[in-house]
Amino acid sequence: MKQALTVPRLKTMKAQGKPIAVITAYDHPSAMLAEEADVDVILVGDSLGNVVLGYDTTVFVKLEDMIYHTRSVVRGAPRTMVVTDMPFATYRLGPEATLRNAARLMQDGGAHAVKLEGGAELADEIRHLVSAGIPVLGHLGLTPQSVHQIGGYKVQGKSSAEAEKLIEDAKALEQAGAFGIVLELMTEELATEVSQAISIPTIGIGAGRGCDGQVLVYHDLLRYGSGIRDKKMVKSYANIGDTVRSAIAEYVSEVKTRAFPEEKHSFTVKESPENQNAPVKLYGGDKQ
Ligand SMILES: Nc1nc(=O)c2c([nH]1)NC[C@@H]1CN(c3ccc(C(=O)N[C@@H](CCC(=O)O)C(=O)O)cc3)CN21
Ligand SMILES: CC(C)C(=O)C(=O)O
Ligand SMILES: [Mg+2]
Repeated sequence: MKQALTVPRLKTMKAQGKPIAVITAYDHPSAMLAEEADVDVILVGDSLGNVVLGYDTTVFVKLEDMIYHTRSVVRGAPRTMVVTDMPFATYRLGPEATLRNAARLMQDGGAHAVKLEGGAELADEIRHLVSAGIPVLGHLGLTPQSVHQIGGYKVQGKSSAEAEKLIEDAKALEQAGAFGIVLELMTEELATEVSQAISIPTIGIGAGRGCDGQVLVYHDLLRYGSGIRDKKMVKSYANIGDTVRSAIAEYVSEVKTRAFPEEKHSFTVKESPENQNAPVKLYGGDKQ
């Protein structure tokens, strides 16, 4: 049976040149399908604010939202490493308060690791989390929680000063004990340079071919409902949105024309006796 990937094993994958496949998931069915498809890591991203909760930015996402969604993901993918985003302003509060919030994601949510957006300025907090046994994934480049400061979702690290700072930040995150770093929306050149400058794996999104792994948002990859699907950095491997819309439209039309339900979907008093007292199977009956 498949075993969840461990943090030490992730680092080995980089050393061995084995690419790491990460996808986001936010609920039980998405996590289950991701695990069945053999992803290495599931990220419960705060992008759930955009693709599941309908907010404009991830700034609105609360710690309770992340806990609630992480619980359902962990139940759906019991044999996969699950990393949860610390949402806006639940870190940078000092090492103790940051640890308290990260611990809630693990104890109440069931996450195996947490992700924080930012660079060298987070070193003390990351060191404290790591010393408490919490694996930390970094996140550099476009950091969507700072969208109001950045002024939009733009490619990062284009100037040489920006690029140098990003490389220094990556080294600082590694020094502080992060087990990997997400590199979001930067030139392929810079992401490759960062990946070569550190020994922990980089997971790219819109960061080109030189990263040690890749991550995509579930709804973008599947073209499912709301997402940023038509962006250059996204590849959609299916068009689930169209499939769902036309299936629901067909259902509506069959209800209106009375084509559904048919006799075979309906019950009579002579219903088959073996079904009469069958025990009810409840999903997740004894699980958390
Ligand atoms: N559905 C979804 N997917 C994501 O990847 C995602 C979210 N939501 N929400 C939170 C952040 C925001 N992200 C974003 C949002 C926009 C771009 C974007 O506009 N990308 C353009 C490049 C822009 C440029 O050229 O400067 C692209 O074409 O890829 C990228 C990442 C990534 N995250
Ligand atoms: C895009 C990934 C890296 C993320 O942070 C998220 O889904 O929230
Ligand atoms: Mg995020």
